[in-house]
Amino acid sequence: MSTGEVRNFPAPDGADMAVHVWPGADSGTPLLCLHSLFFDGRMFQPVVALLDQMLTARPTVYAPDFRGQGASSMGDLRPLMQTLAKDVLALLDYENLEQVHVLGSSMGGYVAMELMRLAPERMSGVVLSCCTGEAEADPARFFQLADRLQHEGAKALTEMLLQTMFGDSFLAANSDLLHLWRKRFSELPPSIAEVVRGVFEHPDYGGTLSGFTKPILSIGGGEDRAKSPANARWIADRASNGTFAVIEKSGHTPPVEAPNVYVDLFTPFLSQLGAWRNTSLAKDMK
Ligand SMILES: O=C(O)CC1=CCC(=O)O1
Repeated sequence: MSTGEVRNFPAPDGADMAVHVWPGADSGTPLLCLHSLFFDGRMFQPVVALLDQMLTARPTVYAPDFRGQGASSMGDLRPLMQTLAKDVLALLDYENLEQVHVLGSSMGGYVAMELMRLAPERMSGVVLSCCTGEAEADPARFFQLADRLQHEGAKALTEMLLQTMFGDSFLAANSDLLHLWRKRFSELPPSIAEVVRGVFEHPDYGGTLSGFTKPILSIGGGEDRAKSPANARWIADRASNGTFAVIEKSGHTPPVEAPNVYVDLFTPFLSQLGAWRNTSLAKDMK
């Protein structure tokens, strides 16, 4: 599976940022993929591989590493969701991307909701998975996790992180992909603690969702231990143009755990909006 080209761009404070880019032959609206906590842009590799199988040509895919994660530096600013959204806008400007379709997985979904407020005109369709639109009900629980990551290190907590981020089906399948992310989680630096704090300080997005007029598909995971399908439904209900779906056999991370079902859900949704306009969807992905 290709990790794409890694390109660099400057954040507004000068922090050095990385983005994985999979150039595509289709000149239509690019896909911007925003990753979850503990992951980086490479979490969308299985999605890109499937799009390559099912489309005669796909648009270019951009998957930035958020500040303090993957190959992006932390810079001088706290990694609050609004700051990460401004970093993403810097990427869009740097790469001359007028408008994008957005896929946001959990933390990536919070950044997408900040973008809805900051620059809705830069977004076309939005696909959110395993997010809540409400402020965190129990942020203290996550601040304790942040303290443990800072003081005990990610290696000691890796199995707990895997249990949170993945559902039973993916864990039981014991795939090479699970082992790859186990290794990457175990190597997370102590600074990941500050990213955890930034994620769980996210605000309530109810007003943002009702004011955003573009279509939103909000997906929940039937095996998600971190967020419930009811959280995903809340988003679709608040959105002025929202649709809700559940992937029963996925935990918190559908792009990694159930990429086939995830891609099958979002491609018809985005193709109605003119995505893949120079391509024909292959009839049969199997
Ligand atoms: O997955 C994320 O990006 C953030 C997250 C981890 C656990 C949770 O509840 O949200």
